[in-house]
Amino acid sequence: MSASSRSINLAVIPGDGIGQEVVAQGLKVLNAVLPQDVKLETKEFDFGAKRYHATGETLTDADVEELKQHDAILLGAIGDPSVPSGVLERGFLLKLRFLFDHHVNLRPSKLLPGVATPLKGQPEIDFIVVREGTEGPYTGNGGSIRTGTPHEVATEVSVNTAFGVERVVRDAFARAQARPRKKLTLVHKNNVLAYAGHLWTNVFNRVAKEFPEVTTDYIHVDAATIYLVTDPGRFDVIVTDNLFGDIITDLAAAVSGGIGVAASGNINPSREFPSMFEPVHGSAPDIAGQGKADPSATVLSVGLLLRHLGFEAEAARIEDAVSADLAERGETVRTTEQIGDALAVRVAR
Ligand SMILES: NC(=O)C1=CN([C@@H]2O[C@H](COP(=O)(O)OP(=O)(O)OC[C@H]3O[C@@H](n4cnc5c(N)ncnc54)[C@H](O)[C@@H]3O)[C@@H](O)[C@H]2O)C=CC1
Ligand SMILES: CC(C)CC(=O)C(=O)O
Ligand SMILES: [Mg+2]
Repeated sequence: MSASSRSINLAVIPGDGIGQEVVAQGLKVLNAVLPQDVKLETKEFDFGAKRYHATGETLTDADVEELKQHDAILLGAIGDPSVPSGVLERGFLLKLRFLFDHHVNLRPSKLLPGVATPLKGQPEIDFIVVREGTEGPYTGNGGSIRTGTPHEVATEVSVNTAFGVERVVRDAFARAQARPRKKLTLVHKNNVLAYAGHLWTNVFNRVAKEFPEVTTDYIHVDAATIYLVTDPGRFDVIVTDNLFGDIITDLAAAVSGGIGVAASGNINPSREFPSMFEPVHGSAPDIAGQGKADPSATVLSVGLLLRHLGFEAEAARIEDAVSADLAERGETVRTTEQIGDALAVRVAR
């Protein structure tokens, strides 16, 4: 449960595609980093395309009850070309994030020394995105009429509640307050998404009054994509909605070392339900089974998981190991397993 109880009961969901490959390396590093007196119990779950084809199920009530019994969840990725788009993403991944109230989707971006970036020079990049994880346009609030005809009409309504927005905005302010630069940027599109945008802006401005040390600003999401490329150093903490957060964190990954090193946590801050840690990337069918996937994002997600459970020293060892490995690796191409092996050796030192 925590560093003081010295045991971790972990649910492991490798999932689809490269999820299988990167989670194996994440577990290897987890086993290597934990001191001998920490009892690690893992239970693997077969969610994803294989289970869906065998049973037609994505996530049952019984599965949810079983997952609830764990301290945390480690996920690889879900989604496979053999399953219609959205069935697993909605029926498993989003369902679990919503049921376990993972409203803080935490996505750090840090350009580590010696790591290649497509940006000019070696800009300072060290920010976190706090993406709302349970609302926005991802709730499945929509529908289609005259489906499949030339007169089809489809809606996908963005759900934004004052409760949901305030709790994630508060979380982001608290994180900004705890960082040296103490800066929080709201990213939205309040010039056109007026209803949702004004709710976000009003809540943000109201909560800001309680955090006078935090400097704030607002940027429209389209402009934010410019600054993430031209001036990423301007960001410290970003708070944004589910959809914008999904999109800008792939871009943030691309400028700060690549999608193969981007970690995330789906956090339930009240700890009523287990939090889930996973790489930002998906199942990457284009490279699955070839040993090409970089497991660093999953290993760094294991680091976030350990920090969440109170294993701060072990989390720091993982971050240092990935940083040293990336610096040493340079442009050399290594297999998924070779990277996992190297990281396991480093964290055990
Ligand atoms: N959290 C999750 O489980 C997520 C699942 N997905 C699902 O994954 C499937 C594929 O989605 P895509 O849009 O292609 O996104 P993706 O993130 O799987 O792949 C995008 C690109 O990044 C590369 N890439 C991804 N992870 C990498 C790694 N660790 N090392 C090196 N290269 C890596 C891929 O080869 C591909 O070129 C879809 O079914 C999608 O719905 C997508 C994102 C998140
Ligand atoms: C597959 C989506 C449901 C999720 C996604 O792309 C993400 O959380 O980054
Ligand atoms: Mg995404």
